[in-house]
Amino acid sequence: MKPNPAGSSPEACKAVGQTSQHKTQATPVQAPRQKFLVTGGGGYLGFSLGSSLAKSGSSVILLDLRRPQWELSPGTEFIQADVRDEEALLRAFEGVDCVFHVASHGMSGAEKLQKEQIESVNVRGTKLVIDVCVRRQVPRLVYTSTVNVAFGGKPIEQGDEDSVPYFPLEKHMDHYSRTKAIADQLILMANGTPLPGGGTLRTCVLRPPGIYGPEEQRHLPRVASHIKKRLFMFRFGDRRTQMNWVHVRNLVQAHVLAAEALTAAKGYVASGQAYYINDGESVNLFEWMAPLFEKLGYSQPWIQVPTSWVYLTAAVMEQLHLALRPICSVPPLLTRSEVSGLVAVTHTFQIAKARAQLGYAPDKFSFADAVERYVQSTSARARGSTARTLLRLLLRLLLLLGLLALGLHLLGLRPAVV
Ligand SMILES: NC(=O)c1ccc[n+]([C@@H]2O[C@H](COP(=O)([O-])OP(=O)(O)OC[C@H]3O[C@@H](n4cnc5c(N)ncnc54)[C@H](O)[C@@H]3O)[C@@H](O)[C@H]2O)c1
Repeated sequence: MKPNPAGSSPEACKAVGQTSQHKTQATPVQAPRQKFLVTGGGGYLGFSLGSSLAKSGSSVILLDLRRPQWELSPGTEFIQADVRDEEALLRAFEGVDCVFHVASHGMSGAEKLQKEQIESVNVRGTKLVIDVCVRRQVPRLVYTSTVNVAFGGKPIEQGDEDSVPYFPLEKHMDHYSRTKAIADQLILMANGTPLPGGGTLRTCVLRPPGIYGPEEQRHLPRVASHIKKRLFMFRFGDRRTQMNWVHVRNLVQAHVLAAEALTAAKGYVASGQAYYINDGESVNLFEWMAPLFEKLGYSQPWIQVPTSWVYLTAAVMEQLHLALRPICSVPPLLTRSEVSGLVAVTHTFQIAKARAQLGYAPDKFSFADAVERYVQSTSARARGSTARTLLRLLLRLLLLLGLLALGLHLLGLRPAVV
């Protein structure tokens, strides 16, 4: 088990701390301890969010198919369950004040091509989460969506929640984006559903771009391994192409604020609303990734190739992956939607609405710091494995010498040195 990566984030805790302080000022009687449930709480964002909430004194359930790889913070409980398992959700949602629905499937790499699994987790799972929130009288539900609900490969510059519509569902290049867009709409449509026994379900959605931060597991290790295999010698796309990123601590801050903005104390301002959330900066992917090449000791991609070539190669790799899947796993280097989504087309979004309505104020972080942490942890692992290899060699040598000495002893011979 690794120590908790981002849950101890001073920024994330600050966001929680600030808001609870505000609550104390508004109500002199101490508010009852809140109970939160985070689906996908074993993953990077879910775990960071849960840990941050627990540090502010709330009780937190992390619900996920897989165990988190980090140590649980005091105040958090882990439930191993599937968001498609009705019985498990009914048990877990009992007495919960707010659900953060973070779990999802099919975001990147080979996962992106598992259509049925993506559909059932992202759509059926979301429907069930909404349904169980209602049946268990959970009054608040915050959904972690994605910018992909609006971005489908056509340029978007400084888009906002009102001017950029959902990308047509049938035109999405990948099933992940399509199913996230369906889930995003289902969540917003559920806003205002009456709860049995009184009260109303309030919902909102947050739409982040790519997430980065210390110990991020999805993008950084994958790109680093491609760089080490020298698969990133080529650069493509226009140098002016821009996109946003969000540091995990800023995204945690936004989730905490969104949950608060679904309460009466905040006038239910986020009720039925969508928010784009990012660091408030637009960057070119290859320039942004420069510290990764630098710290890994590799030169920047210098051979410029047409995007159409890369797109075609991605299409061939996807087909190869699908054709060979019954025999062996050949993960595609990049999928077509990653080619256009990540690199080739500008897609940037404003965060003015989140700033104004939620009080979201992103802190400044650098990708280079996340890379530094990654390089340190991988070189520590590499040092550990070199030490283990040496130890194994030494033990084998000692065993061999022992056997030799025993053989000589049995033959009645004595080594000359003894
Ligand atoms: N990582 C990014 O760059 C990015 C970008 C935009 C949006 N998002 C959204 O943010 C959220 C969190 O992303 P992350 O980077 O932390 O991903 P992650 O893969 O680390 O976490 C997702 C978690 O969901 C869990 N999960 C999947 N299927 C499940 C099921 N059936 N039941 C219960 N748990 C299940 C997984 O086990 C995993 O732990 C997702 O909703 C994703 O769509 C992520």
